[in-house]
Amino acid sequence: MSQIYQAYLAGHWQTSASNQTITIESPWQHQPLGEIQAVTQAEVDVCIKQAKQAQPAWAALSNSERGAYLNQWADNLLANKAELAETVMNEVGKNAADAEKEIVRTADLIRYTVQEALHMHGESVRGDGFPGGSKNKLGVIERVPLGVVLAISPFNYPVNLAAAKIAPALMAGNAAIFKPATQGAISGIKMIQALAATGLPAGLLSLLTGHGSQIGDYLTEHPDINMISFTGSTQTGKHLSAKSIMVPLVLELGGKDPAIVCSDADLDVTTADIIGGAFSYSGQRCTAVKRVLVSERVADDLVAGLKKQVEALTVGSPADNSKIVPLISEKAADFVQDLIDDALAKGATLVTGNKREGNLIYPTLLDHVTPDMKVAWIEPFGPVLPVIRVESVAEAIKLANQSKFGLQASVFTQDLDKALRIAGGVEAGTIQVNGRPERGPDNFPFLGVKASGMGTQGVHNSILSMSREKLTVINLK
Ligand SMILES: NC(=O)C1=CN([C@@H]2O[C@H](COP(=O)(O)OP(=O)(O)OC[C@H]3O[C@@H](n4cnc5c(N)ncnc54)[C@H](OP(=O)(O)O)[C@@H]3O)[C@@H](O)[C@H]2O)C=CC1
Ligand SMILES: O=C(O)[C@H](O)COP(=O)(O)O
Repeated sequence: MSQIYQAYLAGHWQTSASNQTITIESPWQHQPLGEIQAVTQAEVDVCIKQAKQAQPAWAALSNSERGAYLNQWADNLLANKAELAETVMNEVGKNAADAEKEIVRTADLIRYTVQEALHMHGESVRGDGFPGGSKNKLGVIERVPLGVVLAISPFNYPVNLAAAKIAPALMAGNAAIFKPATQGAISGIKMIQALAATGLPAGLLSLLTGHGSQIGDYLTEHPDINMISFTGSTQTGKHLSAKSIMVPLVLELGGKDPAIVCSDADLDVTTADIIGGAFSYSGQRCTAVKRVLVSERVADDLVAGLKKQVEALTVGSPADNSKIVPLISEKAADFVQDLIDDALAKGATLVTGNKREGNLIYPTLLDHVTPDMKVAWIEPFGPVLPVIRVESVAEAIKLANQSKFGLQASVFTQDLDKALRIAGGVEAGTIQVNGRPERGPDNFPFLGVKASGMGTQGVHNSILSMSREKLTVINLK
């Protein structure tokens, strides 16, 4: 019989009054891992009400007192590292080594968040800086919490991306409501067990499981939610921003990150970075390299090098640390296959790949991809890499910017002036010079522009986005 997991409702692990559960299947073991609760709207109401009540006392604690709970949480995660990593591996099919890295990175992120919050401080200002203003007006600017933060995370980093929202929310003095991705919810539950075990005040945090399509709108539109931090697809993000009214929103969404390869690039470095960037976790990363825009002058050499390395990628079971693992669902694999089929039908060259076993798609490299092909523009979230050959840097920039997305972009060249010129011309949250796109290190700002997001994450910016300035003016005699 599969294990039934309870939801964490206002400080208590509970079975939902809905009497409905959702079965979570492993995307690679193809067997049920357990059942999670489909919580009701009435339970959402109770949890948000309790969060609102618990928040002022939490905010009244000192930063160090709040930090002590979070540091204990990080310790608990590391103490349960093996079990948590195995859960992540089984539930979302991330390979064993990467699943373990996710847990360690999360503990590091939580500890860093505590340290960052301890070192952040307000400021003061005198009125005489403005014409006609008086020195006797002393403005004290403090950062105060927003209230109840709603954290919604995607499947691909079920522990890390959730903690990257919950930790800054709590350190900034907020209560938190956490809605994990359904595929990823068991990992989320185990992560919250580690947090609950710290003795966190009851009600301050709830973990609400259930399909986003059923409870998502209700959560988003709830009048007592004061801020929403969302990571997921552009489609869901847009929907959410249409539903939420006058609530601060941070959205980290999809991407179509280009790797722009100039004719003077170091092809060994470039090839290795593109392979790691495009294919780790089978391309199921928002920051994956999702297209290569390469100078025609070096395209043959680059493609030959990429082919060699793609064919050396291990394919199969996450438990064997395969680089290429089954995708999150059969539907996701159908989506990727459709992009490959469309490109091949329109004349792309299959360099290697295009083999499929159920939801396992072999790493696929396509050359001579042209702008009429879907794979030139659509985010696959899978292991397919299109190569588009360009005549000039100007053409590469133009193609990079024609995408609706703008998360990150990589530029490979040995000419730093040229790299900076290209970086200046590409519309993206981050440009990586001679490196693959990636979110970390987590103290860096992380943001997308255009359809890739709104607002900024990264530890410091997340704390800022989950708090606001409050000005007290002392009118001195
Ligand atoms: N820029 C970034 O930082 C990142 C972006 N992503 C992007 O996320 C996508 C993959 O993740 P995936 O999990 O499939 O994304 P989804 O958008 O499908 O889901 C993300 C979260 O939103 C929830 N959700 C669904 N419908 C609603 C709703 N109406 N209201 C509120 N919440 C809702 C989901 O719940 P449920 O699971 O129950 O449907 C899940 O928790 C890719 O596009 C990827 O690029 C991923 C990671 C990082
Ligand atoms: O979810 C994602 O894909 C990320 O936020 C990217 O993180 P990474 O660059 O560390 O894989």
